[in-house]
Amino acid sequence: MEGSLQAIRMHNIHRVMKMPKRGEEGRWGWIAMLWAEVCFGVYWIFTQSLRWTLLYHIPFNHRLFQRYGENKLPGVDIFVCTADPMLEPPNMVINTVLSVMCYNYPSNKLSVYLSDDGASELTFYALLKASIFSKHWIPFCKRFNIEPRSPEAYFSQHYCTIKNTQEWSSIKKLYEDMKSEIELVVEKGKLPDEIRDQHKGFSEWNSKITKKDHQSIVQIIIDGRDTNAVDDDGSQLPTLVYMAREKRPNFPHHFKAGAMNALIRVSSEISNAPIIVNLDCDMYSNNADTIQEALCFFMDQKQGHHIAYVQFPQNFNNINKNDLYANSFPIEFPGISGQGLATIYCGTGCFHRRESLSGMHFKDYHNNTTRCNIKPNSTQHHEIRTTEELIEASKVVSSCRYEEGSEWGKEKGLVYGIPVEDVVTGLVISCRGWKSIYYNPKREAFLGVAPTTLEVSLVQHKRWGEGLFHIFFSKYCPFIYGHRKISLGVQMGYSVYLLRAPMSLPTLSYAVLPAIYTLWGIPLFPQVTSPWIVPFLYAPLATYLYSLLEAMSCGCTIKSWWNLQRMKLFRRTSSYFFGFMDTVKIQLGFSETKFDVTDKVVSEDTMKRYEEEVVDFGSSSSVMFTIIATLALINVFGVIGGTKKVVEGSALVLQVMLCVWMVMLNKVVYEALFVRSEKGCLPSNVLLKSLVSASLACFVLPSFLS
Ligand SMILES: O=c1ccn([C@@H]2O[C@H](COP(=O)(O)OP(=O)(O)O[C@H]3O[C@H](CO)[C@@H](O)[C@H](O)[C@H]3O)[C@@H](O)[C@H]2O)c(=O)[nH]1
Ligand SMILES: [Mn+2]
Repeated sequence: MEGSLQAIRMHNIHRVMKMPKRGEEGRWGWIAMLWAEVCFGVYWIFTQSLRWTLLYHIPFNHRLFQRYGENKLPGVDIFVCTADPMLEPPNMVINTVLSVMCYNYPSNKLSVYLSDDGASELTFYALLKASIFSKHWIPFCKRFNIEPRSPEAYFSQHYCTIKNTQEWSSIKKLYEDMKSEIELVVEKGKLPDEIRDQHKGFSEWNSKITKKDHQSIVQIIIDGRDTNAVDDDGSQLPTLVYMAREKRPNFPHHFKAGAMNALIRVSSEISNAPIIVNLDCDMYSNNADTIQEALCFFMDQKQGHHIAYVQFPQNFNNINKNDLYANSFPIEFPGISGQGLATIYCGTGCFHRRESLSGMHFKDYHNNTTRCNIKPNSTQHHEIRTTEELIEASKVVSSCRYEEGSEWGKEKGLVYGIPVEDVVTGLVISCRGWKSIYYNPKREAFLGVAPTTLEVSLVQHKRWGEGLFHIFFSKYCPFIYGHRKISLGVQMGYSVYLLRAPMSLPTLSYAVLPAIYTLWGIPLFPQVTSPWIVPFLYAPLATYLYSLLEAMSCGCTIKSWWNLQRMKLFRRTSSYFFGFMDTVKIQLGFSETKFDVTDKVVSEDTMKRYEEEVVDFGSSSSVMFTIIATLALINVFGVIGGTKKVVEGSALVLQVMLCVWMVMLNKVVYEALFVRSEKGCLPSNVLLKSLVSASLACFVLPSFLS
């Protein structure tokens, strides 16, 4: 660390000392490089906060039942969010729902809520089907203690693992029949009338309902209190609720944050469990004991009462061997948790204490309750109401008007107005005096779907980059809002994420200027013979070597480290750059916050490329790709022009080396532009646009400036 600090300092001293004077060639380039290096230096110092203390936890979940017995365990409400039946197929959604209905936890204490922002009768239909299938599936899972308990995942991973092959085949057939019935209906896009007559719930849908304009729909599909709601073995089923909160064109709905807040209120009417679990619709449970593990933190006698949430990592079940799009991020979360038990809330795979999620400050909670205080059930008012009454009450609290003039989205529930509602909400909860835990168990607790094309991945990172920077700009900036509430280490740790978008600017200067100045013949770095070369070599080498070792210590392959370096470049120069521009536009009032839902459907063609680890540009002419391709071409020009100049004896060696590094990272771009021709390549209009822009930047611009 000392060495790196020293290198950063030497960098900057050299830049200032050797800066071309006013009127001399290359002064602006030097100023831009100095500015970029100062940014990198400060950012690097921030990233160190994530590496000071790494914190790991081990719960002893078998002791939980011993100590508390079943009766004293708290109720758990599980929220699953979905938004669009086309991007998030109902079959995937119900697999997640089914997996969480099967936890090794008393069913009468478990309630599962599906929020459907797509307000789709197809999703509702699928959920009805799932409720019927669950009567066979839950006892099957528990009897044979199988994992994972998402039927799709289970059947695709296993060939009959149990002794009773007949039982196995019959449950598999039941699942497959259900799946194909659902797929058939989804394909048609419309429900046949005979199905519609089967359940009164369908009467909520008429021809006027659209995704963005409809009344609140709440259906209690299984009421856990109903003594007839039992599975094949006669055991009680968990409660299962479908909710599509009211949406009207002139009311903002606040995307996922709005859905979550409606879920908090609806569930408080129906089951009001003290613990809430929050899942994206693609994140199925991969471990039936996860609830017990998470409860160990909340029910710990010393610290438990202080814990607001327990975050599990976001793992994926479709990462290819070398993690082509760098979707897994194993290193940094334990780091931020080490800085005073504050961890980042990622919006999925997270267990919350109801009070903290609803807005209570820790000190108010602490003053009102005794230690380790999770009551088995909170209020019992739901027990005396009929199912119909619960539904009516739920519709009221999930209506648009309910939030008007209220504190929801500000002081209560998830925070509105920022597309990464999760991170900002976690930050606010920490600032209210709560602690939080990051827990990464050996067997992954949840598995979701990671993007399988470059475009989807870049769009997702654009939303994150924009949302995170938006937090920095808002009143929730950790250094201001968190002043004296969270430690400096946590503030810095958050900033590493929040500042990704503006860090795109120094990265862009480093990706463009050296190549252009090479063509121009102006050195931006010291000569190879000068002693000043040492810090300029040390800083990148140390950084890359360190990150390589870090990745390898987490079990990554060298190739996946290389993929990560490439993705970092792509994200910073495209996603984060656009995220930055959009934040600025939003701040100036030219644009509104939006949430592009990540597509979770993969075509066969795409899947093949993904498995072969071929970068998929999806023949898309997105502007992001034009930027990526332009940078790639500028650096090729830099290498060609620069090598000639170096041979002629000019002092551009380091600069040309930088261009070579860029060219190596961009290999896949050249292939997609010039070699490949299938659907995953880059189309000719991207080639044309990027050729024109790169030539302008390299050959026309310099002659203008000189
Ligand atoms: O209006 C909306 C938009 C999205 N969602 C749901 O939000 C979840 C996350 O959306 P997705 O498109 O999968 O985004 P990701 O980028 O994969 O999500 C990550 O980042 C989001 C914030 O940007 C968090 O909300 C997520 O929990 C986190 O997994 C999904 O279940 C959606 O169905 C809604 O319920 N309503
Ligand atoms: Mn997702």
